[in-house]
Amino acid sequence: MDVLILILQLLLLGYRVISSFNNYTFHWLVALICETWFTLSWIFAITTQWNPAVIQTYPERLLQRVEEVPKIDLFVTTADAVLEPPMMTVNTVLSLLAMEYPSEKLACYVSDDGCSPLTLYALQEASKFAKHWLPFCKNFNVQVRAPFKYFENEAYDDHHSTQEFKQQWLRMKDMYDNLSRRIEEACRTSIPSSRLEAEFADFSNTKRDNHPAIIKIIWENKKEKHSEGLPHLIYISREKRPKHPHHYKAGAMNALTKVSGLMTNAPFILNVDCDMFVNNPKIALHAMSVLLDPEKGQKEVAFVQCPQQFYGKLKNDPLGNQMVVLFKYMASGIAGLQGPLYGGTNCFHRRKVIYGLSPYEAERGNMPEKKLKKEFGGSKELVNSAAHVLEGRGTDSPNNNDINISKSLEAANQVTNCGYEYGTAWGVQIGWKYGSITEDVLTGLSIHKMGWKSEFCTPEPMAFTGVAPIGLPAAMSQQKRWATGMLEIFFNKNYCPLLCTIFGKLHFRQFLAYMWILNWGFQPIFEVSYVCLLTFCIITNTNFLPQGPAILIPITLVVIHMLYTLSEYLATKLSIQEWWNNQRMSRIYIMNARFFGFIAMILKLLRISNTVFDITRKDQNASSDGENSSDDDNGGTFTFDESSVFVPGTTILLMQLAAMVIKFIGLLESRSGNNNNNNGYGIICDMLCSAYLILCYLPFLKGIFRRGKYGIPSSTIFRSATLAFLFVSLCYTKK
Ligand SMILES: O=c1ccn([C@@H]2O[C@H](COP(=O)(O)OP(=O)(O)O[C@H]3O[C@H](CO)[C@@H](O)[C@H](O)[C@H]3O)[C@@H](O)[C@H]2O)c(=O)[nH]1
Ligand SMILES: [Mn+2]
Repeated sequence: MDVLILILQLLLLGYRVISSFNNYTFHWLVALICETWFTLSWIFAITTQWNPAVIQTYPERLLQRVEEVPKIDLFVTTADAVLEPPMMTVNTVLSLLAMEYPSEKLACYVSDDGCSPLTLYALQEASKFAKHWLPFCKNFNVQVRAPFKYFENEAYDDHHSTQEFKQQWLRMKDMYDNLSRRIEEACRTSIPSSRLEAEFADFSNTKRDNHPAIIKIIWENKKEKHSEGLPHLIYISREKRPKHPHHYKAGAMNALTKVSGLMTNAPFILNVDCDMFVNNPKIALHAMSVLLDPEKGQKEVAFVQCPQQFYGKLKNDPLGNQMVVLFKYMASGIAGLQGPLYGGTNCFHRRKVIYGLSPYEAERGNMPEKKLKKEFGGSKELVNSAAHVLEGRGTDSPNNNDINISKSLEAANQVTNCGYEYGTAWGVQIGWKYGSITEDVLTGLSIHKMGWKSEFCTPEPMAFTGVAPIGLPAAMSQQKRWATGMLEIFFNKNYCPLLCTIFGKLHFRQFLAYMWILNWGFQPIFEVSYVCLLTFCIITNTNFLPQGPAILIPITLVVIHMLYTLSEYLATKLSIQEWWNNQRMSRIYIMNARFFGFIAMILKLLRISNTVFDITRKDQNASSDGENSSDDDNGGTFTFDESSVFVPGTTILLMQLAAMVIKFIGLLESRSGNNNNNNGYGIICDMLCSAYLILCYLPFLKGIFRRGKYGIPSSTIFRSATLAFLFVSLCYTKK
């Protein structure tokens, strides 16, 4: 059916081109340009879906095959103790520490871009709790090892449970409640004063964006204490100064890479955002069975990406950000090409790839120290540890053992200085790449460009789960960031996907897949233009849709397209309501958030303002009872704020309403004898399109009449009304 849709699109384009020879108008041309882009977008989407692939992993076999599993460094990023509550980070960290993997092989590094003593305090408290939590999880084979989720779902008095389990359960629950109470109390008031002077002195006189590097070893798993079995836990807040760009998350990831390189230098890295947690404790083993596969994995696969799935799903996905269908079709489609895009979280990387090694060079023997220094910067210790990785001297080799956590503290401080990376290859050839606020897609692209593949790992139960934004403003700001980030990649001189295909080793169809996602940034211009064109035609009594029998082309196209997308939802066992919600939200995101993302990019290109990574607000509580929220009027979800991001949507809605009114008045007048040269079908189709838009923007329509957070602020309404009025007047001058 996808090809049928493509054929119809091509037919429509053909019709436009041919008919423009004798009937050329400006709006015909606009329609042609927009529809050409829609056709291209469709090609990007369907070619990506054609060869879906799923891999099966068998961790038990891995354990038979290898004598010893490799070390993994675990990275967690957090950036704001208010938007990202420390309790959430604590749960992420606990779920990582408790993974089903030898603890002496794991080390967890937490980057705090918020430079908050609360985060450090929370982690310190969590590490004490972890000493009890880890044995509990391992003894009783607990599945969900993020305690908040475990205690929410798991009853202790299951009839299978033994007396010992019940006792332990109650004890753990009590300890966890105690932990969260202490941390939440600290967040509300302050850290207990007895602790403040001693351990937290480093935080005095610091500001979020102006402070020296603060690195704390919260827990070191010394060999002699081995029996405690708690992986290393390190807190890092890299240095920040107002005049130094810190490159947002990419900068944080590189700080983690450098510090972990000094301390444990594991050959593999798992990175997780603070809003995700491990849901399948065996996931590291699953990922390793792909990465250590001697046939393909070791030679070709750079990273293993697990899907981003969410818990506390709002019923019928009113905000259209669960991306279930998208993951099912697009992600498994890309998995059949060069491999999934890097999604920024839930991903296992090879350190040597992060250090710039291509699949054609298994190792880079005897690199001159001078060259390494130029790339990795002035720290001798870091250069040594990088040489280990690049020269393929396994990191468990004797030389690597003199790496000692506490001894590396000084070097760690040096490499997290904000000037350290100047003139080096960090962010350019090595590490997480700078230049886009969607550093994830950019970094993944740079890896695919070298010729590496990636794999998608989807074990049962799902590997990770986390929170999706609650509330429209948060979802909008996320979508806006993504759109801008995608455009930044397109305009990046090293990593524009087209150049990566021509000059690099990015496969052609993988290039199309990248174009599909980069299109998030371009699509808004075409959709907004198309909507303006539609409104213009209704008001001025002209048409942009084909006349006569050719009108059947767009009608069939729309109907088949709707049926096609609907069938995908039904095949995924989702409801029609969910399908509609997602359709509607795509329109809203594209014309509002992504449109603003596009504008942010233009401002950047014009050097008027730079792009900013706005952190998404995370609401743990709101989402966990999401299942019960009423969806009849989406009252709980469609919240608005003062942001201008709601102006385009409100304007478009008002434009449609105005167009409808004008049309009806026009129809009445024509009945009473005035001339009207429009053909009947044309009117109906135009009006149907307009009605479809009004339906999409129904939440906005309700918002206009509501007050408080469920209402659109009057300043937004005023600005939109002015814009809509200007547009309508403009139409009249052209009439
Ligand atoms: O200056 C910053 C900004 C953000 N973060 C961290 O980046 C992560 C992602 O931020 P979030 O606000 O949750 O953004 P999302 O839109 O949910 O993130 C998606 O999109 C990002 C790119 O825009 C990717 O990096 C993420 O992995 C992906 O989940 C969080 O752990 C933040 O703490 C930092 O460490 N430093
Ligand atoms: Mn997130």
